Amino acid sequence: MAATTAIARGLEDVIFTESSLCFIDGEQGRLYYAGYKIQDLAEHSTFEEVTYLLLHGRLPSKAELKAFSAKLASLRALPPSVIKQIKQFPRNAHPMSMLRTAVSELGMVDETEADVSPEALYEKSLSLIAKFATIVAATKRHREGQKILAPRKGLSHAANFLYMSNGRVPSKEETKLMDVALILQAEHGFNASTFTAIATYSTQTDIYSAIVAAVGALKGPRHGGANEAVMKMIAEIGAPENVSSWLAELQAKKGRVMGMGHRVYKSYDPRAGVLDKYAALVAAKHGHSKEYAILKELERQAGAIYNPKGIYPNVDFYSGVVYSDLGYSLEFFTPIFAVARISGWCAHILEYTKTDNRLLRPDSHYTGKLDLPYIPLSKR
Ligand SMILES: CC(=O)SCCNC(=O)CCNC(=O)[C@H](O)C(C)(C)COP(=O)(O)OP(=O)(O)OC[C@H]1O[C@@H](n2cnc3c(N)ncnc32)[C@H](O)[C@@H]1OP(=O)(O)O
Ligand SMILES: O=C([O-])CC(=O)C(=O)O
Repeated sequence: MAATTAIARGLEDVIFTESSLCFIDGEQGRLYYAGYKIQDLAEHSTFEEVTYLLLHGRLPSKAELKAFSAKLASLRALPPSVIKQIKQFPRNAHPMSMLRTAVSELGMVDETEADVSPEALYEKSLSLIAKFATIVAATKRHREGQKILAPRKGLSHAANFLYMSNGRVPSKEETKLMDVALILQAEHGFNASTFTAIATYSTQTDIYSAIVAAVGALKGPRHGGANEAVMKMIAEIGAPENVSSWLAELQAKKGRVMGMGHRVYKSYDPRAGVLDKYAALVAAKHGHSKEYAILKELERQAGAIYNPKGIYPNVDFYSGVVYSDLGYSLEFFTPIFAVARISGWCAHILEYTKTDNRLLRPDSHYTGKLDLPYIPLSKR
């Protein structure tokens, strides 16, 4: 491409398609799924209902939600080969790597893997959404040396995920907490992992391949992996009184505060506000939470430095405090994100197939040489 064409570094502000799934106002810190405010959905909805909203573009009736929830529940169980494979994973492998591999296996054992008809894609989407929670819970049990549990009848998606993860039926409060976390992370426009899924899917490959690619993209610490990095950062800081010296060191080495900053939000991420509220409740329940106290102090001091540059806490800043309370170690923070974001990935794939489904293929300015003489290997 000609060197005169402007480069959109990081593809910033590049609009490549239309979508009615998600509206983000990065200046005002507003987020909507299919027209509904994220705060309203977090307060009143469930993961099943939000998933229906994303896949269908509207909220379900009572009967539709019941049927949809039952359908998801019927798809939760994993094929035996996937369970067998999980049991053979090295216990210390990262659960995002386990998830990536298990999704690939799911595709391999699906005899209709390559069917990309709209009906098949919808069915495969529901199956993936249902099974992500089962896979992540199974990898948790495997890593902890515990028996892998089958899904239990009569539980919602969030409650069942907690049940399969921890081996006990969760309380109403715990289920609500998980529902909120899953709802907040279910969708966010063309973030790196969703874009990866669409770029992969645009080659007309199968949906499993696109989702494997998305899992890989979500794993990175600049994206979904930031929630795990936040917990490591908290451990490094150690105590609220160390925040100031830690920040000074970070600035000296031009480091980044994990869980802060966002490509789209140049103000407070509304999801961080909701999670802060729940993290505060969790901290209060335990009488005291050093982790939460460190985050609050970090938000205050880092805010004074970075807020003027448009860098504020994002969705990953407070989520770890909530996940820890629900019984998950830090390696599972990003997998929980994936259990939520699978709905957004599938919704975007389904939506993109309704467009002209054009192959995604950006370009670059060529800065190399041309017409170099080829010197045979023996003469180099
Ligand atoms: C679910 C999610 O994916 S939410 C994001 C999760 N990721 C994180 O929390 C990791 C920390 N944050 C970051 O790395 C960034 O804010 C990103 C990658 C998320 C988005 O940043 P971008 O829009 O691509 O901005 P970019 O990386 O170009 O940074 C712009 C400037 O802000 C600074 N900056 C951005 N984020 C931070 C941060 N968290 N701490 C300190 N400085 C930061 C950069 O150092 C850079 O400074 P410079 O211009 O002096 O070099
Ligand atoms: O939108 C983005 O760039 C990152 C993301 O996935 C989110 O914030 O949920």
